[in-house]
Amino acid sequence: MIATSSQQHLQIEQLGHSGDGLLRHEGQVFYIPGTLPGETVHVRFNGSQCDLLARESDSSDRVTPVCALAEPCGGCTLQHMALPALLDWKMSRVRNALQAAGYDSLPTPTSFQTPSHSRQRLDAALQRVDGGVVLGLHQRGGDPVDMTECALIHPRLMALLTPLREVLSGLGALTGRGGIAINLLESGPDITLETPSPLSSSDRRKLADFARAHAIPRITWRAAPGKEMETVVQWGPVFHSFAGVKVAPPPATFLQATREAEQSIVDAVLRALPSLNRKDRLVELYAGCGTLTFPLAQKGHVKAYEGSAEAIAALRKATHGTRAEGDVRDLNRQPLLPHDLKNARVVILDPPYSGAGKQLAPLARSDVKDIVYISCNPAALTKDLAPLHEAGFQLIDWHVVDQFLWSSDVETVITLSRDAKRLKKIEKKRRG
Ligand SMILES: C[S@@+](CC[C@H](N)C(=O)[O-])C[C@H]1O[C@@H](n2cnc3c(N)ncnc32)[C@H](O)[C@@H]1O
Repeated sequence: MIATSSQQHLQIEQLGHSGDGLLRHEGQVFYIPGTLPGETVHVRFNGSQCDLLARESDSSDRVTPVCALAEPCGGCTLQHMALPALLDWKMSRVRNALQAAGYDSLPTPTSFQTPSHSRQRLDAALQRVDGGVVLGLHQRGGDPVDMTECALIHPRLMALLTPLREVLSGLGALTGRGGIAINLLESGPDITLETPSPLSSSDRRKLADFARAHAIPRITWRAAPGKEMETVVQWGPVFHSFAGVKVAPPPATFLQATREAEQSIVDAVLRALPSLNRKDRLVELYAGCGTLTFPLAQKGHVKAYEGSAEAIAALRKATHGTRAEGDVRDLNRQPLLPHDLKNARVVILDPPYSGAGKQLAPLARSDVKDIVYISCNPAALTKDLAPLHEAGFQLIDWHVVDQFLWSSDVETVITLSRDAKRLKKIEKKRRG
């Protein structure tokens, strides 16, 4: 324990995993939000706490945040960092994760950073307050901050926020805290609303009028995430295309954060495939409603597995005339076993934040030679790739996608192979 109320002038060594500046003092590690590596800070230690009194120097990577809400709003923790430096840091996070899994010598990665004002998914909190409704993201450990401006979300979503607050403040069902998820689909914004009380018939009428007035084809209600969905209004078709295939996504379904990043991920996944014959079988795990499935189906026969019955129903409905099929399967409870993967030419997996869990061991034990792994969490990446490294998979390529701009999150597409012929060819090409 550090002496009560001691004050020090110290240097930030690096960024921690969540993007806060890290400093060490008397053998302990402390995190100081809003600071960057190399900056000198004047801090006060109070037991296990370390408070920033002043920043005494600025890193050359420091920039003025583009949004006035950058500090209070919990959406962007790194707007004070220049975008090229932010991308470099994210790449170093992935590099460390790969090295921790055993991949010491790595090829040079490729990367993509999404533009601002492009987020196609918004998950926000609602809070009834005197005279209206706050709609925004939670500040760290606190109340939601009203999203009166935002440099992340798509202008079509931004334009909706003021009229949304107006209609929401007239809803009797929004008595305290609630939530809202908006997916910007090709057919228009798709809204899922959560309120503490069920909607009255007057609430429904107001939402129906709002939907028509703002070209919103569907509004859905649920009591809380994971609870049953109820369509409040649907006056037009709901659709979104993946590789030209029209899918009708279920409410609040998973979408990649931005359309531009989605394309970069798709391109990297297609580049990562080994050479295929038309008859080759591709097994896709954690398929959602088909973001990767339909582009992959242009390369081979895709068998897509996904835990959400609603997502797979949407995917299946759209498969007509494509080489894709879908199955509902909880891959943690009932992972695909080595014999299920016998004829898979390549496995493509895009697991949730926690990683591939129980699916990993049977995949490593199978005869599969080529894997494309899409990760949104460097810690899970290390955990999942370590057994694949041990099972003889070499890392051919990695592509880093910064689709959650100004946050610490990072997406990666990893190409792995233990196909001796393919590896030999790649080695030959590299040597020139
Ligand atoms: C990162 S998303 C990827 C979805 C899709 N590949 C895409 O790009 O849109 C992860 C997906 O895994 C699914 N999922 C989560 N846990 C699962 C499990 N135990 N078994 C099968 N699917 C699961 C989620 O429903 C979600 O669709």
